[in-house]
Amino acid sequence: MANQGHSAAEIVFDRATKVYRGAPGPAVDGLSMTVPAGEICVLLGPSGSGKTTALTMVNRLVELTSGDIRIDGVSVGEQDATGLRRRIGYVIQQIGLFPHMTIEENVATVPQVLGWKRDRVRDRVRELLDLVGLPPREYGGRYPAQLSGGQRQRVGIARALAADPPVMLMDEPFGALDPITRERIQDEFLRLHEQVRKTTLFVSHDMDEAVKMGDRIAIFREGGHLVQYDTPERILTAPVDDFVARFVGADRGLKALTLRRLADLALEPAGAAPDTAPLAATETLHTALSALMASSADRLPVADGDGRVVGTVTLDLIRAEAGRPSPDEDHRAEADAGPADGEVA
Ligand SMILES: Nc1ncnc2c1ncn2[C@@H]1O[C@H](COP(=O)(O)OP(=O)(O)OP(=O)(O)O)[C@@H](O)[C@H]1O
Repeated sequence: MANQGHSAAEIVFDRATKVYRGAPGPAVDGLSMTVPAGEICVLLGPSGSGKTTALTMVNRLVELTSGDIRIDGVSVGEQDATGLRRRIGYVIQQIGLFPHMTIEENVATVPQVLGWKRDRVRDRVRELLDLVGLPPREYGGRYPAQLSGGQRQRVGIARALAADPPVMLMDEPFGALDPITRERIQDEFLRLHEQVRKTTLFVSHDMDEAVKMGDRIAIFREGGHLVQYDTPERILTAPVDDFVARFVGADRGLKALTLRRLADLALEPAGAAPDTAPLAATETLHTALSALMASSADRLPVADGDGRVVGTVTLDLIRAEAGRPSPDEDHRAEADAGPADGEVA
């Protein structure tokens, strides 16, 4: 890999295909997409649609049948598989921590294998435990059995980041956690990602998680077909076909409101609303809708950062945004949805 150190790498899937031996058809069929360096791409789709296979072709736990995957321009097939895996962080649902090793020793595994000097390993491990919210003084000497599930998952993330890999692969990393812990660790991971900006492929079953975590979402359907690869906002507001629309769910209008801000709207003129406390233009349409309902008003003033009223938001404007729009024809993914039910397994 050309790029190591504090960096991220572009990942290019180039007609990547996997046919398992004896299988009637491909698990991943001609997957082409580019994940820009530093972004989080969520792979979403029903059970068996090839998400895990697509992910594990990147670190060669599964070998490609045809096509190619390149990390910063270098084909994974040209790289020694063991070395490749050491340079790619990998986090799975049931994180496999070594039970007889302390948390510090677990996180130190890959840097030690890579032959880092002792002081450097120790500093790195402490920095990472701090970063994932487990102060090393308190947690470093514990064993995995002495942590909660959420804490173990954070150790898994720290371990995957230990050698500063340019790429992170995460396969339903928070799937086994209760909803509250899950939400917290999602937030923590996003904060962490702001700091370390690794290119991250993230498998999920959950549309809400995908919208929250993804810079882009790749939606797969049975047979390992990529149906739509787009920003969360585009997936929610312009699903490419019925399959995506049904997968996204009936409340997609509401979800879309959490992505748009008042500043993005063509507001009605200032002065058209009652003289009440204004909403900040940085608020989401979802928040604005709640405020409108709470105040039983059909319009509220909107203010800029200096508190100056710049316009008026109305219920009709928000309603129009929530209802917008239907699938657009001018889209790069061609798809034929078939009778799939879009159920999330
Ligand atoms: N080792 C294997 N040998 C043969 N077939 C496999 C193997 N692994 C997966 N498959 C098949 O490949 C297809 C895609 O599986 P994959 O695990 O990639 O899907 P997925 O979208 O990650 O599913 P899930 O959400 O249920 O984990 C499925 O039909 C599956 O049965």
